[in-house]
Amino acid sequence: MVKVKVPATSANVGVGFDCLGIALNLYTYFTFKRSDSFQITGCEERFATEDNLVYTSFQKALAYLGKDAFQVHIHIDSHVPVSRGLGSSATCVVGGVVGAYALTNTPIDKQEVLRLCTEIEHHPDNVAPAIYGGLIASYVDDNQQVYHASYSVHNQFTFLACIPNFETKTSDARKVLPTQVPFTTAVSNASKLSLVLKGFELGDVDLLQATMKDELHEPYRKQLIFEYEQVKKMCQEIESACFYISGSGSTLMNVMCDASKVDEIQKQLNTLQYKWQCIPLVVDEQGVQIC
Ligand SMILES: Nc1ncnc2c1ncn2[C@@H]1O[C@H](COP(=O)(O)OP(=O)(O)OP(=O)(O)O)[C@@H](O)[C@H]1O
Ligand SMILES: N[C@@H](CCO)C(=O)O
Repeated sequence: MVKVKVPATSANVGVGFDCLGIALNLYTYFTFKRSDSFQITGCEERFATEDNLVYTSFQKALAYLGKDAFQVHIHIDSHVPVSRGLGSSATCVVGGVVGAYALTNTPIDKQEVLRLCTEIEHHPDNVAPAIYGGLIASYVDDNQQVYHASYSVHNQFTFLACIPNFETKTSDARKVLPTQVPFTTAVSNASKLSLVLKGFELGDVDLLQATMKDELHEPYRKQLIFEYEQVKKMCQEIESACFYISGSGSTLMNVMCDASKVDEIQKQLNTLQYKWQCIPLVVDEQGVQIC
């Protein structure tokens, strides 16, 4: 039997669409046990089938490793809410792939795991930090080679995940995006991305406030997130170093220096309709672990 622990991830981090993500200290635990027949427990009924992303990722990894397929009992203990922009699908992909390595006693090569997980998830920005931990930039070239680099985050920051009671499916949130943007928009976003990385490293709140202004996805996606404007305003009035849509939403991420303001923000959000729940998180530096 093996147990795999995978962190939640907040992708894009605003201006890093499809290339930046950060691992946070909220986890899903996957237990894998060889079995006579397929069995999955611990997840919602709608996911308890052979289409389950953990199971399909597990089987793909076995095939990739050249191992004969075999049946497993998978138990999922998840603290990462589904389709809320906190990388629940990436936890399943990374958990399934690493579970296959571990259960077949295959040494983990994280770069190989990253390539396989990116192939399954289609973009690297959640799976890369879920594997390596920390704030990670990533890029997939035309040959499907995945490059990644790690950036530091000043320890003064708390990532306050403001999670509503509705889902936003990534597939739906990608449909509202433009297929092309003006050249000036691309230049503007790339400029801000490089400075946001420096702002996180130095703990430079002024720099973050000036540059955390995405133009590639947030203007289109905010209409999918009920009460976006109210939540942003409430956070900014109380305490906010910067604010962005986590992944493809629906979670809104308020990055704070003063964590003592969490209760005040929660109290304000309680006046809204969509039952926003605030979870203060910090950076997970480890990435996936075999427990
Ligand atoms: N605990 C779970 N058990 C089984 N399947 C899950 C679980 N959590 C997530 N999934 C799978 O991941 C899908 C959600 O992926 P989706 O990309 O919509 O959201 P997300 O990964 O939470 O958000 P984002 O990619 O924006 O961070 C579900 O439809 C399901 O297939
Ligand atoms: N980069 C992805 C993250 C969500 O999976 C998106 O924003 O669609």
